[in-house]
Amino acid sequence: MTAESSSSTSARSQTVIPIVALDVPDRMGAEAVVHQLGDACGFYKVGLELFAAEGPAIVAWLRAQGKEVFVDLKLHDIPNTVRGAARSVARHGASLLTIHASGGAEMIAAAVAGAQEGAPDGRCGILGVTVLTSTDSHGLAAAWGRTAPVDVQEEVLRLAGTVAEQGGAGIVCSGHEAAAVRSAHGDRLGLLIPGIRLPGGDAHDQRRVMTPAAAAEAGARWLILGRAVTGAADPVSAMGQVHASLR
Ligand SMILES: O=c1ccn([C@@H]2O[C@H](COP(=O)(O)O)[C@@H](O)[C@H]2O)c(=O)[nH]1
Repeated sequence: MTAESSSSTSARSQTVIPIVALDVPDRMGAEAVVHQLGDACGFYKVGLELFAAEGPAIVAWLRAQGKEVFVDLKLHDIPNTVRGAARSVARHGASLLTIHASGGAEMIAAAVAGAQEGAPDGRCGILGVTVLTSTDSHGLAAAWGRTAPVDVQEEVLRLAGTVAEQGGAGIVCSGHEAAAVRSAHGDRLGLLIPGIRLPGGDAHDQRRVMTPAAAAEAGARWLILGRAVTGAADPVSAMGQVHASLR
């Protein structure tokens, strides 16, 4: 799918928040991005690479800069372990934390309970990752050992239903499924959309990509900007393009 293809259903009734992914090896790399973007970005994603290198201290540093933090650890373990991890991440001041929705209802409920224990004011929302944007119907079929392609939207909707039932704040999906999830769940689930590319941008290892404007139109609440911004020749200008396209 191309970044230009868009949803036919307009669901744009909310402010869309861009989050820049700090997919860098260490704090020095993170500081460089945050200082370069300045006020152009108020919300950052700390993923596996940076969290594994720097731990919770990087979340504390971002909070001290006045930034909101999405901790993208995509937890998937037994309910008791996930509950403890979610509690710890929420205590560090994260606003959003991911778990794999395929971990099942009990695991999702445990994550929601852990986040609530760590941040009793309900500040840390649990997002269920549905089908990674780096895969498609063939990739999903291969992973499941099927010969026929699997319907990605059907799987996203199935997992979204479980996340909603267990009190998750939202899901992670591509822009291509966003309108269908909005139709099924309305504002009840916030949609966080990765795989965002500026028009004509390289998809890299992503399979289900979309432009910021199309994803916003399809119903995104949060957009993840990774290489489209941090890998651009001029990240400040790329971020400016994102803001302009969301206006
Ligand atoms: O389905 C998913 C879930 C998470 N991600 C994360 O978003 C960014 C995307 O980076 P790009 O450079 O814009 O491709 C990355 O941190 C992933 O871990 C995702 O891409 N897809």
